[in-house]
Amino acid sequence: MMARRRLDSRSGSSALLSEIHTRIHTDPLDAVFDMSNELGRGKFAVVKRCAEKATGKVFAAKFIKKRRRGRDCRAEVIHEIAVLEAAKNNPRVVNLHSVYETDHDLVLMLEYAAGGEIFDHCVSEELLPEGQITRLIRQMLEGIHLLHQSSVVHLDLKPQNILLTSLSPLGDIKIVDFGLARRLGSAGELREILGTPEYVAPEILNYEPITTATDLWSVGVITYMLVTGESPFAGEDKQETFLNVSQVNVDYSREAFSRVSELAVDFVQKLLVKAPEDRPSAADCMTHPWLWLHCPGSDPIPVTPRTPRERSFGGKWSAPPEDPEDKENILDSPHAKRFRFEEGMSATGDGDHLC
Ligand SMILES: Nc1ncnc2c1ncn2[C@@H]1O[C@H](COP(=O)(O)OP(=O)(O)OP(=O)(O)O)[C@@H](O)[C@H]1O
Repeated sequence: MMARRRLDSRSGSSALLSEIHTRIHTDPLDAVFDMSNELGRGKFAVVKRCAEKATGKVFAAKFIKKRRRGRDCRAEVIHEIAVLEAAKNNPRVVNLHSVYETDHDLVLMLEYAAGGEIFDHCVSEELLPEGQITRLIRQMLEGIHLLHQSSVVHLDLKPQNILLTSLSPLGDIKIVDFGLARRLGSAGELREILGTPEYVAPEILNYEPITTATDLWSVGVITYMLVTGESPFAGEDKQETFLNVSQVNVDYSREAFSRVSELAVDFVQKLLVKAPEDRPSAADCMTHPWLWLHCPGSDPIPVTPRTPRERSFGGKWSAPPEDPEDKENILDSPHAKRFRFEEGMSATGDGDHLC
């Protein structure tokens, strides 16, 4: 079982969103919902499956502690709600249905993702077929691209926070856990120490500015895990893990990548680079030929030499540049058309209909 440790959080509350539109209900929960089994838990939250008595609709109830280590953390939960509200039109982000408050918790009634964590597919003896992996990664990139367009960075993307709508057939992804997410751009540079050691990006370890590129590092780690079944930086202990991250010490051997095409190695290598400004953005990633390898009728486009314009935006906490040339390049490529198309479609999860 892989570690789920966290770095000590030194996250300041300066960058937290404080305005929400969702009404906070105070009705006794057991009058409205039938609670059932636990779906998962983190340090300060427990998630339980539940059904609304009046409608029978199933939700995932995330009980988040208002007090942590003797400190009032209500503002942090309000922030998580505000980020979910900001992402409510993002089809790859779990939907927030309603919010309840009890003596000790704020309870987020979330869309239930019945297929569990993609983490289970990273540690299983039987890894997913390459075509399914690329389909899930395209969906992840779509969700991240939309978040980044609204200047939100997730900062805690890991296989435990990417859920599936169904298991058999394999459904679509839903991104969860926006507790560490931040909005870029408003209050100058954001530097925080947070995350889980084996998934954390080098710039976080070095207390350097956070940009949208930090999430793209995580996409590299998650992809590596899905295709190899190994965590790329996990060491014997925390120190070794941090050293592996800061030296970008990754095993790209043919042995590790035996189950997938060589293009997969190229995709991961482009993301797991130390300098955030040298990582591709989510939109750039969507044009990588590996992601379209299993789509019938798709001619993989060559990976062109990278220009500064092709790199991730960020660094100045600003939204992506409104460069008409950029838009043209992103939206008018055959791949981008598919990207747009996919936004409105529900993938079947069937091996024959991966795209
Ligand atoms: N909407 C959902 N549907 C199904 N399961 C869920 C849902 N939301 C969360 N879970 C399960 O509960 C786990 C914990 O949820 P979440 O990551 O939001 O909690 P957390 O306390 O913020 O976690 P951490 O401390 O690791 O950041 C998830 O990894 C997942 O397994």
